[in-house]
Amino acid sequence: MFKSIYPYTQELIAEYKEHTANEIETKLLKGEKAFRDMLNIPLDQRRQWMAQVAKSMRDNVKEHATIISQEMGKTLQEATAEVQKCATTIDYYVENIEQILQPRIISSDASKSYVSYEPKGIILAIMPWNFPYWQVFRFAIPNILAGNAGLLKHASNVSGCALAIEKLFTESGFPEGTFQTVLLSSQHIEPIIADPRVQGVTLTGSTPAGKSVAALAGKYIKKTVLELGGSDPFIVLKDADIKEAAKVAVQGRMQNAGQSCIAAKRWIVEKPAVAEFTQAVAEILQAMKQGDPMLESTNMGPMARPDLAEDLGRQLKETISQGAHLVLGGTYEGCNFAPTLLTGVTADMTAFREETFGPLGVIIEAAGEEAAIALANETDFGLGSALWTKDLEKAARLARQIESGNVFINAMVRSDARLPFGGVKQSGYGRELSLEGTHEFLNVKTVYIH
Ligand SMILES: O=CCCC(=O)O
Repeated sequence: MFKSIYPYTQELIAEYKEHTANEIETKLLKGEKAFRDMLNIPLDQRRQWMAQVAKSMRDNVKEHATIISQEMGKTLQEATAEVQKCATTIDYYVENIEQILQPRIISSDASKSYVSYEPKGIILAIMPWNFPYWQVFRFAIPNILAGNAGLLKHASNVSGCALAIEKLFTESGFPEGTFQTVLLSSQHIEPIIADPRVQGVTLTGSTPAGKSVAALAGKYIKKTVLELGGSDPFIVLKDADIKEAAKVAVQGRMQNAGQSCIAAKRWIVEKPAVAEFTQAVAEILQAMKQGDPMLESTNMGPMARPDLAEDLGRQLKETISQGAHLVLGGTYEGCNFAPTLLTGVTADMTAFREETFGPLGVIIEAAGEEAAIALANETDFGLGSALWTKDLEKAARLARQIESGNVFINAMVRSDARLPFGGVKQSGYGRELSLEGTHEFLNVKTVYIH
């Protein structure tokens, strides 16, 4: 049984049965049929159905946001914003999909040659609990519009979200099987990856999960896109607007109770700016209210599971014992972890070396801008990064030196339907969103006419 537990109180809210092998076979049959049927359905029709998904989400935003908050603990306000972001992303793709799928004419020695972008079949999406709607929709919207079918294996603590998303697609007019949820634990995933009807696997999750899924997908020659962990640097140079940087650093770190792959996990601050930055972030953190995600007065909810809070507690304890200074917070009970600030963190400490997935802000002092970039790159991860300076020429030069899939200058890292999203190094490969993300699971077919 999969259990949905309200993280704030640890109350059991629902239980779901794992699907049987027969039920999974039925889903694969339906998915394959939906894919074949969709080949004959005009793009305009798919756009209309997708627009209906957005309408239905907007009409019932409170209901969807409540399921999210109840299952993984983010505030109702954050959950509402997540549902709205999914709907806005649908608007973007409904408007732009035709252009994204446009065949690309290439001159060669043929009388005509071009590349056409064609769907391949069922794409398996293995998704995490931290943005239980957004992570699914950013895969599902472009793929389904392009003609693939989606099969979702969601994290086991957000089964209610997974089923609500399936219902949205079914009720919006798409052929049955276009988007389905399979309730299954990870150890039973191999037969689905092996199935010839499944043509690709996208995974958002931890680096170990990415390694094991990519190994299986490799065994069966299935394309993968991996969006894995991150330990994003948030670099503040001495000429930055320090107050603004501090405000955005806290937002980037503490959103979603710090449980985001692109959270600002390492605040790397040039020495002359450290004191002002520390004071500014401490003041903001002090004013934060961690608590019941359903209350409007709460601006940070609990973490999603007690074991995650325990693990963050272990990282915090180790980092303090290695010499870092606890400025505020540091306490937790169950899933409720206080916003916490550490200073004096160095590159050999746990909170620098490991990804910290919770509300922990750490300040790392850099002797100068070159040292700051070296510290930023001293990680196995390479997902996002932020760089704060008023000198935009310097920013452009330094951005090229940062080893990450994206660099945000004087802004917080965030995903946006218009921009490709993904990482390098142990943060994975492939891209989501935008044109690049849409083409990942399509057959990039060369057509040559003599
Ligand atoms: O957890 C990573 C995804 C966060 C986002 O896309 O905004």
